Amino acid sequence: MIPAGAPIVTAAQMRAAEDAVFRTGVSQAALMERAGEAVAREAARFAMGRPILVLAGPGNNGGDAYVAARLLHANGHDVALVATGAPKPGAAAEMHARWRGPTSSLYAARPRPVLIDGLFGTGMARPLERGLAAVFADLASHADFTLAIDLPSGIDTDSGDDLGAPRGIDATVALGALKPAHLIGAGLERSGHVILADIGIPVETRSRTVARPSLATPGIHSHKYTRGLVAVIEGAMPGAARLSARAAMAGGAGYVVLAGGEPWGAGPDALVRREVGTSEDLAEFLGWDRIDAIVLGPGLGRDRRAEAFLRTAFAAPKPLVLDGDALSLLGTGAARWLQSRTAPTWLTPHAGEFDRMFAGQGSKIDRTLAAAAETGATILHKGPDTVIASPKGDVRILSGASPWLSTAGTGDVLAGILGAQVAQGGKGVAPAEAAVWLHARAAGLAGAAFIADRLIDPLAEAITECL
Ligand SMILES: NC(=O)C1=CN([C@@H]2O[C@H](COP(=O)(O)OP(=O)(O)OC[C@H]3O[C@@H](n4cnc5c(N)ncnc54)[C@H](OP(=O)(O)O)[C@@H]3O)[C@@H](O)[C@H]2O)[C@H](O)CC1
Ligand SMILES: [K+]
Repeated sequence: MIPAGAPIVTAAQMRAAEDAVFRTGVSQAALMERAGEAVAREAARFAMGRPILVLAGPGNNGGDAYVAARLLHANGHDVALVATGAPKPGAAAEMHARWRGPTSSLYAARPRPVLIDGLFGTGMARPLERGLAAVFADLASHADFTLAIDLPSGIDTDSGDDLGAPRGIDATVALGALKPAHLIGAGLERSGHVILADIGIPVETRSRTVARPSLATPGIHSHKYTRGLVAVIEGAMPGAARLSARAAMAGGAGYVVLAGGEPWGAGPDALVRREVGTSEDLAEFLGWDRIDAIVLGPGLGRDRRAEAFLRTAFAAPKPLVLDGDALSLLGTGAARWLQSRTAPTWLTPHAGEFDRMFAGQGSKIDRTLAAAAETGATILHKGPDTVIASPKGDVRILSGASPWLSTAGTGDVLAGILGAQVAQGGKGVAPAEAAVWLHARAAGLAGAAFIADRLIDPLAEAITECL
């Protein structure tokens, strides 16, 4: 469970936010007390009276652990505390001094039903030493419930890379703001249920988790054209484009046209069809001023006609969603191709398509931001951690969507929903955020073991929840 619409900051941004609070006269110790209090509150909720083992590391993450141990003990919990060694001077040492119980060595610790991980947080700078990682993993494997303070120890804060964190952490209390490690890479899997604790640190960030969109009921003067017309271009595999077209219809568009060589396949009667055999036909059709958004790529194929259709769609001064085969045709030339665009563009690559299109270093967030800046397009980088980035530097992340989305065609559905949101005037990350939320919610409503076609019907309920 990931908090919606929550701020996401890197370790450096968090430190800067903490420093700003210190400049107002709030001490590190006071902040640590608030952090420890938040941890103790959540730990008490989950412990349900069972014996607790607290692990304290050398820094301020350990400092939070000392506070939590003291407060839990003061509230009658059976608390044992073990440490990696003496805490660093300052607030952590002060909090250790306030802990009245024994401090034993971590390496002599015996498992207990509830484990609190206060080893490392945003100061994680290198892989866990093997002995420490082994002891931590053993204690976590024997615990009924493991709670991590701020971050699972052994996960890189900004990239989510695995630095030796054990599996089996049930929940993480994120202090002040979410970090990328709660949402991407190994961190998504190791953090468990993420609880965001407000400890009075205002943060400035353009990165947030995806929130439920606020959608509008059509006005009394609405008609099919005012609610957005989406043109979905069909190619070698017509079923994919039909899925996109149906998703655009169910995703809120007022009018959807499926255009291609043989657009007459199965589908709702309300789906308008337009035969375009050549790129000249397509150019003439895309010149229709009623078209508000174009979706190209699902089932397009990669033959010469597909490339001609891609060039034609590029030349159209209309908002354009590129998915699937269109992304494969762009390949590493995406930035060059996109420079010619005058209207806004959205790309919806999955990890494989993204890696083929963009080199890039760093975290999934960094790489997606770089691709957006390079291409001038908004990038919807799909995965269990879907990262959306705009050329302006806005980031939205949705993690933890239904794993049942890992089936053919769900990307075609997402492209269609995005087309509908774009056709209604969405700019930058907003339509992508709405589309990702609706797509994930439809998957949640569809339950288990669904096929992509089953995502279309629940969209109406998902949209209703946004009104
Ligand atoms: N966000 C907030 O508002 C608050 C956060 N707090 C807590 O503070 C930690 C961050 O504390 P910090 O002291 O900066 O770092 P850590 O406690 O995560 O790490 C401590 C030191 O450990 C060393 N280190 C790093 N990686 C390893 C490793 N793999 N093995 C051994 N040691 C490691 C490193 O020091 P070095 O000098 O050895 O590099 C770290 O500095 C944050 O996560 C919150 O829990 C505040 O308490 C309250 C407000
Ligand atoms: K931790």
